[in-house]
Amino acid sequence: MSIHINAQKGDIAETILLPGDPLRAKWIAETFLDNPVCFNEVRGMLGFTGTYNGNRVSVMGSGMGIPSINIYAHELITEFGVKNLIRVGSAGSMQKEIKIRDVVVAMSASTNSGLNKTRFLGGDFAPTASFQLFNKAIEIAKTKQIKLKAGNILSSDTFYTDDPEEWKHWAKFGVLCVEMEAAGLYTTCAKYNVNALALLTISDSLVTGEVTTSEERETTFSEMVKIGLSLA
Ligand SMILES: O=P(O)(O)O[C@H]1O[C@H](CO)[C@@H](O)[C@H]1O
Ligand SMILES: O=c1cc[nH]c(=O)[nH]1
Repeated sequence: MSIHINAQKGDIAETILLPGDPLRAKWIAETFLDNPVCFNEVRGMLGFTGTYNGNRVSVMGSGMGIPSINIYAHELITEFGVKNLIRVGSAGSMQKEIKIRDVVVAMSASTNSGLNKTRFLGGDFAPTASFQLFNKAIEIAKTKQIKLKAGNILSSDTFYTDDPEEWKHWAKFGVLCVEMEAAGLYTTCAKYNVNALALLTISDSLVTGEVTTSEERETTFSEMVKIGLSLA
């Protein structure tokens, strides 16, 4: 049992999927897992363990933003021995060729968060995906005939920015899309030498202004989830 997760040792699998939304975690468990068992209800951050294609796997909400995912990643790694942490999230496209419902795999995660500036005494740490999980995700996507876009993404500390044009600067440097957690997850996993990957489905486009509904964000995005679960 840890401060934010009231599970027992052994309740959580070595591989866990981390959507921001705990209701997406419930939907994933109920839709894709065999014999899912709920291991956490603290703060409503639902977590489940079951099997997918015979492999033991867990799924739990991570909350929104880097501080939230860092709390859960820290406890999952240090208290429950989790080795593969895979974010499955929504993101806003910054490039016209990245369309609504496309799946993006984050090779690296830039950030406007001050977290690593403080930690690395003003230096720039480069939060990077696990090469092993990244490669495996690419192979799985090929066999499932799912097209993946791969590259650098932005983990932002703000959803509602003061300057609505701010994203264009990141876009100019080839950043594919914006979400709010991957840079934190990649950094925490690097600290403990475990594997991290972020798979993202485009829920809206900053380029065209298109959006998906919150219901769609909770209960769709199956392609990304199937890739994530196949990594177990
Ligand atoms: O859909 P999730 O996984 O929550 O991800 C995105 O959605 C939230 C903002 O609406 C942030 O957490 C952002 O990273
Ligand atoms: O953080 C996020 C998530 C989805 N869409 C955005 O524009 N930002």
